[in-house]
Amino acid sequence: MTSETPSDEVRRKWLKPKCTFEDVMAVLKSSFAKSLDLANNATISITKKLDSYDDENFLLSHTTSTNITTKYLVKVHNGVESESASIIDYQNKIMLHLNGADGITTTTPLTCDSGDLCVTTPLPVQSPSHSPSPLCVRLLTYIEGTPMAYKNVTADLLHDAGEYLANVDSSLDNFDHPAAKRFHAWDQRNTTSLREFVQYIQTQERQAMISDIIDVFEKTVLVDDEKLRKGVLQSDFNDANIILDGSDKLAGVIDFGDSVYSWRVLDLSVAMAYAMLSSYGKTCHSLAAASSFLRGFNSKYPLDAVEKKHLRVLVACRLACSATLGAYSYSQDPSNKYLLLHAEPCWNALEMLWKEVPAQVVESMFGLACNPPAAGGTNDIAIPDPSVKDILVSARGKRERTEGEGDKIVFVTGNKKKLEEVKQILKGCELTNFKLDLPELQGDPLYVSKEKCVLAAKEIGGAVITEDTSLCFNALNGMPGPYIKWFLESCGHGGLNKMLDGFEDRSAYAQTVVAYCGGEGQEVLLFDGRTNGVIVEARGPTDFGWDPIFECAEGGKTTNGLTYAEMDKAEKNKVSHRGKAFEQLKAYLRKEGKM
Ligand SMILES: O=P(O)(O)OP(=O)(O)OP(=O)(O)OC[C@H]1O[C@@H](n2cnc3c(O)ncnc32)[C@H](O)[C@@H]1O
Ligand SMILES: [Mg+2]
Repeated sequence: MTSETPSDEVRRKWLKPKCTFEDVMAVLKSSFAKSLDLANNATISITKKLDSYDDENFLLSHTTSTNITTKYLVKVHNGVESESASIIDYQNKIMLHLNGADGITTTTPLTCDSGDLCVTTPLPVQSPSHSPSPLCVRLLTYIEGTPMAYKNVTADLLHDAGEYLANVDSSLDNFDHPAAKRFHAWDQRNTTSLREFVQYIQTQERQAMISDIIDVFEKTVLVDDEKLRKGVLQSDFNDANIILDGSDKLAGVIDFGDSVYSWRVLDLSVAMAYAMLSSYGKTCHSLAAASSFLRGFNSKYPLDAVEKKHLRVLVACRLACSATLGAYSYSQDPSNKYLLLHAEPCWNALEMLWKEVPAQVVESMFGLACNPPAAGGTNDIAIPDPSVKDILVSARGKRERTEGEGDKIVFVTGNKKKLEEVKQILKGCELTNFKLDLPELQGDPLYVSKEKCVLAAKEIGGAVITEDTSLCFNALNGMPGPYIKWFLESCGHGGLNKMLDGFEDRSAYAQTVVAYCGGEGQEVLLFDGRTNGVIVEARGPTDFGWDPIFECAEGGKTTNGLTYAEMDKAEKNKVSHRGKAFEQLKAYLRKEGKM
C-alpha cells in the first residue's frame, strides 16, 4: 500500500479544480496542439462542464479543417491525484488495456506534445489559499451516448449492465499495475476507516446504524480477507459511468478514478448499491434492481461461496460509505443543502436493506439471483420496497355505482379464485363484485388491508369489502407476508421452498385480513383470519396461488396434512385463513342487520 491516508479525503475538497473554460483552453493550446491538429486550422471549443465529484470534466468539440466534428473529454484531476503520476499512469494503462477487449469500450487518453499521456500545470482550485495548485490534465476520447442516469432503467438493462461489468472484471483479471495497490477511502476493504467520519452524520440513529454496519463488517467480512479473491477493480460502476447508445444498449464504461486493487466482489457490490439507487431501483424496486444486476454479473463471472456470503453486508458498506462521506462533505459546506437532498435516497435504501427487510430475505433474493429456478417463473425478483408509497392514489378517479347494484356490498378484488371462495363462504349475503387491480401496498398486513379498503371505497362509492392475503414464514419473521404475490410471481413454488433451505423451521401461517367500509370516509373494520401450516414441495392442482405448497396443520383428519390444493373448496373454506376472516365479517354483518 502506498502513502495515501484517509485525511486525503479532506485535502480532496481543498484541491478540487475550479477552472474556467479559458483556463482549460489555454492548457489545450499549449500542450495538446499536435493531437488536436491545431496547426492545420482545426478549431476547438469547450461546450460544457460535466458533473464530477472530485475532479472537473469539460466537453470539447473539435472540428477539422475539412469540417469533421468529434467530441473529446478534458479531465482536470483533483490536486490529490495530480500529485501521483503513477496513479494517473495507472488509469491510462487500465483504459488502454480494456478498450476493445471482450466487447468493452472505454475512453482512452490522447498524447500531449511532450509524448506523455497527461500534462501537469498550475490551475485554480477550490481553496483560495491553495490556489493555484499543480493539476494534471488529460485529453480523452468521448463515448457517444447518454449516461444510464438519464435513462429509464429497467431490470433487463441492469441485468445487461451486470454482464458488462463481469466482462470488465474478467479482462481486469489479466491486468496489474504497481499503483493499483493503494489506500482509497472508497475501497470497501477499508470500511473501518469510515469510523472517523461517523461524527458528521446528522442524527444519532443514523450514526448508530453506520457504526453497526462497520462493526458487522469488521467481525464477519474483514476476517475473511485472505479468502476473498482479489484483483484490479473499476470500483465505481454507477449509472453516471455507464454509457448507453441510441437503442439503450451498453455503449461503454468511463471513469477509472476510484480504481484500486481490492476484493473482486467489491466491483459487484458497488454496482449493486448503485442499482438500488437507479431510476428502476428508486421506483419501489431497489432490492429487485440489485438482484437483476447480480443475476447478470453472476451468469458471466460466477461468485464463490465466500463472496456470496458477504454480498449483503458489502452492498450496505458501499451505501454506508456514500452516505457517511456525503454527510462529511455537507459538514464542510453547510450552505450546500443539495448534498443532504442528494444523500437521502441513499439513506432510505440503506435503512431498508439494513433494518426493514430481514437479512435472510435479502440473502434469499440474492441467492435466487445466483441460482435462478431452472424452469418457470421470471428471474427478476420483483419485491417492492416496504417504504414506497402508492403513487397512483391521486391519479385514481371515482367509479359510479351501476344500476341494479343498489345497496349491495361490493367485494373488490382482481383475483377470480378469491372471489369464488368468498361467494361460497358468504352464501346468503347480497354481494356483488367489482374487478379492480388495487395497488399492492407495503406495510404490515393490517395496514395494507385497511389502506386497500380506503382506496376501494373512494373509487366504488358505498359499502365495500376488500381483503389482503399474506403467507408468512415463521423462520423469516413473517416474510414474505403481504409481499407473497411478488415472491410467488418471481420465484415460483420451487423458489419459495428454496428460501427456507437452511432453516429447520418450515412452518408458516396463511393470513387473510378482510376490511369492510360502509362508504367513503367511514371507519374501516378489520377481520383477521389465520391458519397454520408447513411449506412443502408442490402437491395438487396449481390453479390458485401458493395453495399447492401450503400443507395445512389444522382441522383434524379431513384437512391436516393435506395441501390446500389437495382439498376440495368446501373443506378448504372450513379451515382456511380466508374462511375464518370472512366468518367474522359475516357475524358482524348479521349483528348489524346487513345480512
Ligand atoms: O386484487 P386483490 O384482492 O389484491 O388480489 P391479489 O391476487 O392481488 O391478492 P393479494 O394482493 O392478497 O396477494 C395475495 C397473493 O397470494 C395468493 N393467494 C391469495 N389467497 C390465496 C389462497 O387462499 N391460496 C393460495 N394463494 C392465495 C394470490 O394469488 C396472490 O398472489
Ligand atoms: Mg393484490
